[in-house]
Amino acid sequence: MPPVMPYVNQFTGDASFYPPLRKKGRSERSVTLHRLIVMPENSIEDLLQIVSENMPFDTDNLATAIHKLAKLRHRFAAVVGCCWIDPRWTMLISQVVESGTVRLAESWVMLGQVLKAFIWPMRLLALVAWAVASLRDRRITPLLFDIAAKRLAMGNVPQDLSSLAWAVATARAKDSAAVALLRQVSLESAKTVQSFGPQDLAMCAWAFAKVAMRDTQLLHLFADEALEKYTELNGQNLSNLVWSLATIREHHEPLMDAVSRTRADTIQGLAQQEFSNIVWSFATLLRTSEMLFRRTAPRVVETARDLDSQHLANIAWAYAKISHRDDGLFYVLSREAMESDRKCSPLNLANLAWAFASAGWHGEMSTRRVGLRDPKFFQWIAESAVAMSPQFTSQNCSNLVWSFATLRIGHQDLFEAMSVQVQGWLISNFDPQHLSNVLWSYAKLAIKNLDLFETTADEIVKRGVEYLARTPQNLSNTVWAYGVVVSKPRHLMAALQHHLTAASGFYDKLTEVRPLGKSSRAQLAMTVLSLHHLGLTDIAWHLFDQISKDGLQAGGEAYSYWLFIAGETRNPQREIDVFEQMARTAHTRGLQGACWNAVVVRCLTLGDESRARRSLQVMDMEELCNPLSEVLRQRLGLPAPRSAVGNIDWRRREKDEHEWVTNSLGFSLRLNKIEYYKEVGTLHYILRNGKHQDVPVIHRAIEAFTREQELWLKLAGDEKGAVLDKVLALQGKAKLVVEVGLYVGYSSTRMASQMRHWGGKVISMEVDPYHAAIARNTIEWAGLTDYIEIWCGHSENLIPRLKERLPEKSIDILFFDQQGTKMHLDLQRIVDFNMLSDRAIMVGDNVLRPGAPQFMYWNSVAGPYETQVVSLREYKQEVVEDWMSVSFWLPHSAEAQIPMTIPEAVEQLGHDTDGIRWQSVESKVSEQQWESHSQRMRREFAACGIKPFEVVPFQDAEGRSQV
Ligand SMILES: C[S@@+](CC[C@H](N)C(=O)[O-])C[C@H]1O[C@@H](n2cnc3c(N)ncnc32)[C@H](O)[C@@H]1O
Repeated sequence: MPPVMPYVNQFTGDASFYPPLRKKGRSERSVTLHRLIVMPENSIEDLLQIVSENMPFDTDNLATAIHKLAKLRHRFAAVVGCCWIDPRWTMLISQVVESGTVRLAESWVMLGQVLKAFIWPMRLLALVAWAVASLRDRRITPLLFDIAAKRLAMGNVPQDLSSLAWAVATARAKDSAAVALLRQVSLESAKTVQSFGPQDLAMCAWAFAKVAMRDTQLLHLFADEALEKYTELNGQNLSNLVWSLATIREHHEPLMDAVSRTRADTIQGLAQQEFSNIVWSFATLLRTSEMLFRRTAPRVVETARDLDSQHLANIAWAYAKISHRDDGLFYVLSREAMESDRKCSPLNLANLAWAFASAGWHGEMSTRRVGLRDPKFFQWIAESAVAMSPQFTSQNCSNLVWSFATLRIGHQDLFEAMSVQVQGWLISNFDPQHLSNVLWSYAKLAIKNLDLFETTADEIVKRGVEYLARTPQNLSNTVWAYGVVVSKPRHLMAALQHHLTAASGFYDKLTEVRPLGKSSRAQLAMTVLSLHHLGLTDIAWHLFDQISKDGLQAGGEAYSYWLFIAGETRNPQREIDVFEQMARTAHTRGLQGACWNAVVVRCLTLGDESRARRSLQVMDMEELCNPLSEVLRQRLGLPAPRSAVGNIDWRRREKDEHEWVTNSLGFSLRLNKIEYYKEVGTLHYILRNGKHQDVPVIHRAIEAFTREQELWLKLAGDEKGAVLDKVLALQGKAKLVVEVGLYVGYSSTRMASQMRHWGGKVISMEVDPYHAAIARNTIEWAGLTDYIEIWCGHSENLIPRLKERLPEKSIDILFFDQQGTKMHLDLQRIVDFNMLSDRAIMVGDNVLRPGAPQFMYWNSVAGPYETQVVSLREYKQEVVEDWMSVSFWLPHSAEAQIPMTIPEAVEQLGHDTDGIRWQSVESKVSEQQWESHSQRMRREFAACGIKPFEVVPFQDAEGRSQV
């Protein structure tokens, strides 16, 4: 996204070599004519009139008239057509050629072309070249450029070089004459760069970048020279220089470093265009400079009123791109953009929307974006975009709708207007990337525009899936979108099937770079699930078989979806295949051991003893035998293994072991080099310290792990466990508990160990396949395999299974331990399926911190529940308050008849909650930040009417927590 054209002359806004009046040696008539030509009130028509009445001119007046025309044309571009089709302009140009050039001697004739030499001074040649270039008269620019290139070789000063480069840039030409001229400029500049002034350096660099002439050597020479003369550079020179680097994506660290240290008072003196171009350039080069962006922000705020939309959008884009989140600044930019006197182009709108949707994301290594959700601003963007939808390009449209989808802001008119445009582009300008982005966005917002999906399917089939799948991401986005809206056009499905099973298709491209990176894994995962949704389950397994044949680590998300599909289709062999693949590709021996145990447990449950034996053999060969595998081995009556039986291999990740890495954007990110070390460590403790089939001892082992290792585990231990016990007691003999969030199996075993006595059971949903594998170990070790069903997958996909497999009203206790901002959605579906028993109790964990605003609003303000909360402080987080909610379902109340509605303010709070949640996943959140977040949530909850009755736990005589 280029900034507006940099200017050379601060006052006139264009090239600064306007010819002064030269009197010496000129006739009286010429001087009078000069005055007539430059009169400020002249219009283009007046000037052409002067031309037709007074020609011929001397060379100075010719150049002056041409220059003046170019300037006027520049100023009145919107109202005046092309003056160069006017015969009077042609007269001027012919005279330039006649009086300015002489035919050269025969010896200069090359390749049959008659060459001419320009006999005017270089300064006038450059001037005319710029003017003609600015008027885009391509009849003469090649000739002038050609002549200029030859003249340069005969001698020049830096200003000639920069002026001619500027002329080429103004013509926006990259024909052979323009390229030859720039080559000559480059050659000459390299010889004399030391004599360049700051203005020439900046202008020349700018001009080369403007026509995308990638002369990196020259640009580096200019940048080196600029550093030498750094103190002489003004803001405009600096901004043009960094803009040039950014435009051709070239780094010059010393110069960027110097600019990044620009003092705050210097930034105060920069013109708007200058600081805007500087931040744009830094962002384009992904060069973070916290200091520069921090220092520039107040200047932006101060001058925002005078910034045009393009600069507002560029600045927002730049801050978002380098992840410098400054909510105050974004607020000002948005409010200024909304001012009615500004003209905002589709590109500006798209960039603004993109910036707000991306603000504060954690860079290329992250897939999460929190964004600044500002419904009022997005409403304005949507309305403006609808009004100018025919002017949108497919790229602007794709960025715009992507932003709305990412922030989950729907807007019916906008999406309808854009779908009309998309239908048009489908036929004319079918860009697979933009198209797949658009489809993704519609699906993300659940906009089932089936017409659009069907027309697109026709077009994809017509052009061939290969065309769409130039990058695997286009294909995965598209398949995902069709899967979500459940649109299955037959011819598209057949074409996909063919493409996905063909050699050199999607799989080969996706796995070209091995091991798979984060993005490839995500694409694979979304494709797998979508194929299943589309009824192409066989293809999802085909991809699994390829991964497994190649021994690739597909990533947790894809494994999770395969496990989900195995569960959906009641295909336990496939489930075991997936656990086995996880075992074979896990990065640590501890995790391998846990996954192999899971394989054996499942084989035994399903009666596949021979596979269980084979798996135990592999464990023996790999020296992974552990206390659980030995119990399983004995059950099978197998002899002792050849290798020694050890504990689950575990070591704690130390602080300096890449817990935090800094990515290319300078952001701290959490990178788990030792994957799942806490969970594997818990299992190590359970199997080492916990007695087989003794649940309290197993729980004590888990508690010992957190205490001894001083690590916090996200499970409902201690006081939270006491809340679960209390809820079980209150409910009476609950037959079924549904838990969302199994983790390592603490809460599920705590509940199931009580429920087994009256024949109750737990169904626990878990999206993370490794958590599920580890929990399989815990549950088997606790002897509770028959009382806890593990459903692998995301609750969003698993909840419909409850309806399919269980009678209505069968859930007695619902324990929500997943992402708080999704709890209300899961609840709504469970209620819609009529799955809650009349005396159901619902428990929600972490509803204050990070928080579950929508869920809390519904269960304690507007919905059919009676809710209390238990105020808690967790181990290792004593300072920070959290709540666990307990809600009694009131199926016969009036509220039970109304559909769930959540006010926008509560939705907004939910969005902010996710912000801190992702920050905690990907970066650091200090205890103090958590504390102020908790307090803020309390305040905001109260403001939304969420003021539940609070209970505080206590310790009984034996020191156990009670509620
Ligand atoms: C806080 S832990 C659960 C702790 C567990 N209930 C206990 O107290 O022992 C949350 C778990 O939920 C899983 N999870 C998060 N969102 C989920 C969802 N929507 N569906 C299924 N599992 C989810 C996570 O992978 C994680 O293992």
